[in-house]
Amino acid sequence: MLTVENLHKSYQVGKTTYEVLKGVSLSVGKGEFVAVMGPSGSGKTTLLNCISCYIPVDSGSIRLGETELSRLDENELAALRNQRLGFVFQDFLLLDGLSVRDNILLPRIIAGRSDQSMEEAADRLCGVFGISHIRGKYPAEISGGEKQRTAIARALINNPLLILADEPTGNLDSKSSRAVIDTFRQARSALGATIFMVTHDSFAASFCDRVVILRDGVVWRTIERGEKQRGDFQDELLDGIREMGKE
Ligand SMILES: Nc1ncnc2c1ncn2[C@@H]1O[C@H](COP(=O)(O)OP(=O)(O)OP(=O)(O)O)[C@@H](O)[C@H]1O
Repeated sequence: MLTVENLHKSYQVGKTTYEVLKGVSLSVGKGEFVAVMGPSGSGKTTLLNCISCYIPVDSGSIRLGETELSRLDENELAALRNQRLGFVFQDFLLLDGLSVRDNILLPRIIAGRSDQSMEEAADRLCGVFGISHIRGKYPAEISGGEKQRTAIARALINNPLLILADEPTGNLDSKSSRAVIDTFRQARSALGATIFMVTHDSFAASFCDRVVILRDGVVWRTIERGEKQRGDFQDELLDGIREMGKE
């Protein structure tokens, strides 16, 4: 599904070049829920932005299915972003002037795919995420949890290959964080969604199949959940992060 190989990315600030990603390799299989953790400045958002095609890479390969992203031109990248990727942001970014249903439909409208089946697809997602009764309401009239579910439904409306989430629980209390993670898990079990999430939150990460820990622009360690209980997996993640701090 997603394969990143030996990815390098640097930023030029004045005359100085800062190398941020120094050969990152990882993969995410179809239907997997994978988190990226790591200290501030380790390159997590940069990695996500490279995969999202928001910033060019210096070298290395990013493949989505059979498509090598570096070979795409601007139009093809825009189409890929609109149609094959779904995005969930920290503050969810719902448009206040649109109803819940129209917010969910927005990527399809942008992609010019406003066919007859679109309302049905939106209604089906509302059903999956328990927001059918608020379809006609506006963001100011719904709860925080309903906003989150609307944003995740919007990320899924184009039936994307991959959902990219940047700190989706970053601003939330633990109850709301849990609701976001439950919605992702539901998206995976009911719709087969593949999710790649950057997070600082070991609780959120402990629901994933695998956690990739970045340090100084490389993958320091990958920890698999396997058959572990969620709490044990979270302890292992916290131990790993502590151990990394000591090295
Ligand atoms: N546009 C940019 N120009 C120059 N340097 C940048 C730019 N964006 C990020 N950086 C630098 O690259 C490094 C990695 O940033 P990045 O945002 O990827 O880290 P992060 O792991 O997501 O951090 P955090 O957890 O704090 O969000 C940091 O040192 C940051 O200052």
